[in-house]
Amino acid sequence: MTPPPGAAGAVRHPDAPAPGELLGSHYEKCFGCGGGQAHGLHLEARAGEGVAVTAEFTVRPVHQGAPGLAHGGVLSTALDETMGSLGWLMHTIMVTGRLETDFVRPVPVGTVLRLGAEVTAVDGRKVFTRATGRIGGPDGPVAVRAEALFIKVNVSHFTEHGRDEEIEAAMADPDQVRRARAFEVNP
Ligand SMILES: CCCCCCCC(=O)SCCNC(=O)CCNC(=O)[C@H](O)C(C)(C)COP(=O)(O)OP(=O)(O)OC[C@H]1O[C@@H](n2cnc3c(N)ncnc32)[C@H](O)[C@@H]1OP(=O)(O)O
Repeated sequence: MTPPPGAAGAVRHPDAPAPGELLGSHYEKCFGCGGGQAHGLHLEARAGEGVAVTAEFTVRPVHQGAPGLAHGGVLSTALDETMGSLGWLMHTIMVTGRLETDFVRPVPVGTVLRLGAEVTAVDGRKVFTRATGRIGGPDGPVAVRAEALFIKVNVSHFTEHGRDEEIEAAMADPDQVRRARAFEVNP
C-alpha cells in the first residue's frame, strides 16, 4: 500500500470541522459509529490538525474474542472506521478497498482504545491512510496499527448496492440526504 511516486498530499476542506470538534455519526445504524446499534463500537471521532482524526473506542464484553480480550476483527473495524472518518475532513465519500492490520498487544475488555488516523497521500480516487490504537492513554503503547486504501465513491455506490429497505429509510431522512449530498464528488 505504498502510494505511487508523485501522489499528492491530502487537502483539508475549507469547511472541515475545527480541530477538536466531534465528527458525529455518518449513519445512525453504522456498526462502527452509530448510536442505533446496541452492540456496535459507538466510536467517537474528533477532527485533528490537517487531515487527521482522533477517536475513542471502549471495548465492551460483547466485543470479546478470547476470554476477556477484544476480538481482532472488532479492533480492525475500529481502525477502519477511524480511517473512514477522515473523509469528513476532505468532504469526500470513500469506502475501504484494502485494509491491513498489525496486532501488536492483546487488548483487554474495559480498555479505552485511543485511536489516531491520518491521510498519507492521495492519488486520483485512491486515498492512502494509516492508523494506530493505543492502550492506557493517548501516549500509551501501540496495541494495533493499520494501513488502508480508501476509494472515493459517489452516493450512488450506496443507493445502487444497499438493501432497498435501509436505502429508502435513509433517503426519507433529510439530514442523512443533506449530509451525503454535501460531500458528493465526481471521481
Ligand atoms: C460513508 C463512509 C463509510 C465508512 C465506513 C468504514 C469504511 C468501510 O468499512 S466501507 C465498507 C467496506 N468496503 C466496501 O464495501 C467496498 C467494496 N468494494 C467496492 O465497492 C469496489 O471494489 C470499489 C468501490 C472499492 C472500487 O471499485 P471501482 O469504483 O470499480 O474502482 P476500481 O477501478 O476497481 O478501482 C479504482 C482504483 O483503486 C484500485 N483498487 C481498488 N481496490 C483495490 C484493492 N483492494 N487493493 C489495491 N488497489 C485497489 C484499483 O486498482 C484502481 O486503481 P487504478 O485507478 O490505478 O487502476
